[in-house]
Amino acid sequence: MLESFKYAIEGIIYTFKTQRNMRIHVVIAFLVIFFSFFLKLSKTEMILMFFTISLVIVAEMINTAIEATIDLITDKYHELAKIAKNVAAGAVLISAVNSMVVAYIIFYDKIYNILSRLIYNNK
Ligand SMILES: Nc1ncnc2c1ncn2[C@@H]1O[C@H](COP(=O)(O)OP(=O)(O)OP(=O)(O)O)[C@@H](O)[C@H]1O
Repeated sequence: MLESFKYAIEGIIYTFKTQRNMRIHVVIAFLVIFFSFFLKLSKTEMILMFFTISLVIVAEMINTAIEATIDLITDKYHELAKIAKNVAAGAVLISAVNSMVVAYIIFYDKIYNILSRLIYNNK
């Protein structure tokens, strides 16, 4: 069990080291988690936030695994290789768009209220 845990961690580190998008996802995820502590999220909002972050990261890792598999199979142009990579990239795109929609729904009102109060208090 420890061995498979070690290999899984290796996979996460590999994706982080080699994929610029993964590094962007992780940085944004940490920023969102950090700021969410100040925004008093409900339990449901917290769950949705962690679920959304996980979805993006998992999609990016599956995309990386598919890219590596295709590159292992062929270094020549192949229509199926193109389809596989494009579909995997499409999955990442959908998860990223979903994360923006969820972030908008959860955070917009809270940030708007804080900014309104700041502006009102400074008047
Ligand atoms: N062997 C191939 N045959 C046909 N088209 C390919 C092949 N390899 C890549 N492509 C096309 O080029 C695109 C980019 O492929 P690549 O492997 O560079 O992925 P990438 O999205 O740039 O990877 P990364 O996420 O690491 O930046 C693919 O989405 C696909 O359309």
